Amino acid sequence: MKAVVASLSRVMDPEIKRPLMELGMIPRIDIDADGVVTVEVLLTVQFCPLHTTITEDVQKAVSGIPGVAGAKVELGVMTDEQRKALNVQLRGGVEQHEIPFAKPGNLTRVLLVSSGKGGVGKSSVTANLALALARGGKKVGILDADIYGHSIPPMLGLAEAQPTMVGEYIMPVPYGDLKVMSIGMLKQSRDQVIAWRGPILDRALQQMLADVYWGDLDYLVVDLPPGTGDVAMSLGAKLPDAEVLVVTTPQAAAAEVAERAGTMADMLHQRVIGVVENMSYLEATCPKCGETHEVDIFGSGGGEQVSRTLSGRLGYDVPLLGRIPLDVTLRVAGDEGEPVVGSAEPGPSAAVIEQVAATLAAKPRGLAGMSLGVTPVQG
Ligand SMILES: Nc1ncnc2c1ncn2[C@@H]1O[C@H](COP(=O)(O)OP(=O)(O)OP(=O)(O)O)[C@@H](O)[C@H]1O
Repeated sequence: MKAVVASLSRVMDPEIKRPLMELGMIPRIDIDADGVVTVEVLLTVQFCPLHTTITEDVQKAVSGIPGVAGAKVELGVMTDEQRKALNVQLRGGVEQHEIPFAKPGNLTRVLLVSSGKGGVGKSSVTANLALALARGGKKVGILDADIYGHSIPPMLGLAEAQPTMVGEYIMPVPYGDLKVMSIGMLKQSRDQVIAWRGPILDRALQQMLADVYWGDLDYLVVDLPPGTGDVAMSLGAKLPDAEVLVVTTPQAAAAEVAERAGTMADMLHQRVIGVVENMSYLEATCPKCGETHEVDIFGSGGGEQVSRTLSGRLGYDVPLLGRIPLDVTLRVAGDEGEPVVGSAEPGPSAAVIEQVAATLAAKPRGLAGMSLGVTPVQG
C-alpha cells in the first residue's frame, strides 16, 4: 500500500499542475486479496475533458508496482462543498468572495446572452442591449465571458483598457455609465490564447463575478461563448437565477443549434426569457421599381422557429422579442468602438434593440426557482 500511495502522490492534475492527492481528488485507494488496486478519482466537474488523461496517468502510476496485479479507476465528481474547499486551497487558504448576484434576495437581473452558432451577432446584441438598458435609466454591467471571441472591449473602444485593483477588488472599466469586465482583461497580453477549462476556467468566472466590484446593478448582461460548453455550465451553477436570451439568425440550421442552447439553459434551471433574431433582413431599394424591399439574405423564420420550439419544449412562453435587420451602421459602429445604440446615426438596428430592452425592462423577473431569502413558517 505504501508504494501505491507514494506513486499516486506524484500524479499531477494536468491542468492545475498540482498532485491529485494534494487536491483531494483521490479520496479512496483499495487493494483486494488478488492485488488489484482500485483508485477513486473525483473530477472537479462532470464531463471533465481531461478524464481520459487523468485515468491513464493514475493507471500508469499504479501498474508498474511489484505485487500489483491490476489497476482500476473509478471516476466520480466533486460535490459543491469539495469544489469550494479546492477553490479555497487554490487561493492559498483565503476564503473566496461571495457572488453578489447569487445571494438570496439580490435584485440584480442577470441576462445571459447565448447563441448556438458563433458569429450570429451575440456580442453586438449584448453591448447594444446593455447600452439601451442604461439609456433607459438602469444601472448596468457587462460581463464578457466569451473565452474564444471576447469582443466586447473592442466594440466599446476599450481594447487596451486594463482594470485597476482597489484593495482586494478589481474595478470594472467604465464606458459612460456602464461597468465593463471582460475575460480578455484578465489576460497578460492581447495575443494570449485562452485555453482554460475545468477548475481554471471556473476560477476565472468566479473571479469576474465575485472579485469585481460591481456595486449596485439593476442588470448584469453577460456575453456567453457560442454553444453549450464549459462556461454555460459553470455559470449555470453559479447563477441559477439568471435569465437567458437566445440570439439566432433566420437560417434553419442556426436556429436548430440555438434551440439546443436554450434547452441547455433549462437543464441548468435558468429561465429562457426570449429570442432575438439578428441579421433578419436587408432593407434594399429595388433597382427596377425603386421601392424598398426586405431581402431575406439568410432565409427567414429562424427566430420564430426557436421561439416556437422552446415554448413547446420548456412549457412556458419564450417570445421572439425582436428582429434586427442587417445594418452597415451597426457593423461599422462596432468596428470603431462606439456602438450603434446612442450614436448620432443609429441606423435601423438600434431602434429594434431599444425596443427589445424596453420589453425586457417592462417584464418582471420570473420568480420560479429564485432563492427569496425567506424561510417558510412551519404550521
Ligand atoms: N445586424 C447586423 N448587421 C450587420 N452586421 C452585423 C449585425 N450583427 C452583427 N454584425 C457583425 O457581424 C460580426 C459578428 O458579430 P458579433 O461579434 O456580435 O457576433 P458573435 O455572435 O458575438 O460572434 P462570436 O462567435 O465571436 O461570439 C461583427 O462584425 C458584427 O459587427
